[in-house]
Amino acid sequence: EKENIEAMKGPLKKLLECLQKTIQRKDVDQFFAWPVNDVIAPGYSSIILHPMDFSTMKRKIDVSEYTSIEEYKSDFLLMCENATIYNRPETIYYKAAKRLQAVGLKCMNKEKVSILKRTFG
Ligand SMILES: COc1ccc(OC)c(-c2cc(C(C)=O)n3cccnc23)c1
Repeated sequence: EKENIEAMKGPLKKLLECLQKTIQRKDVDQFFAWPVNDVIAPGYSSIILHPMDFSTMKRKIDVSEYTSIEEYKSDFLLMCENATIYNRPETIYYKAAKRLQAVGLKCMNKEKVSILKRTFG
């Protein structure tokens, strides 16, 4: 039973690594590459209680913490939503989050995911 679950995670891991590479390429300013800290964003840790960033998502992929693409997608949406909560609409961060969210959802739409699932087994 455990082996089957482990075996299942191989393909999912490859799929998520491929997805993250594609989506993260769009974050050219690397605003989402690392955790936001209170030095660059005053009060961030008291406003955003569930921070998320690409490096954290990468670590979760590497340790097979995601058991489905849906789990990965919810971390991705959390990351984008945090930026639209903390930052005001006119800021570059808010706009970058909206753009990134649109790109990510296009990559993770139903059709694409089923193709990816077939490709990665
Ligand atoms: C200006 O250069 C950087 C470099 C890294 C950043 O986050 C990892 C950010 C950054 C990223 C964010 C986000 C994503 O909310 N942010 C908010 C306020 C102030 N700075 C940021 C900016």
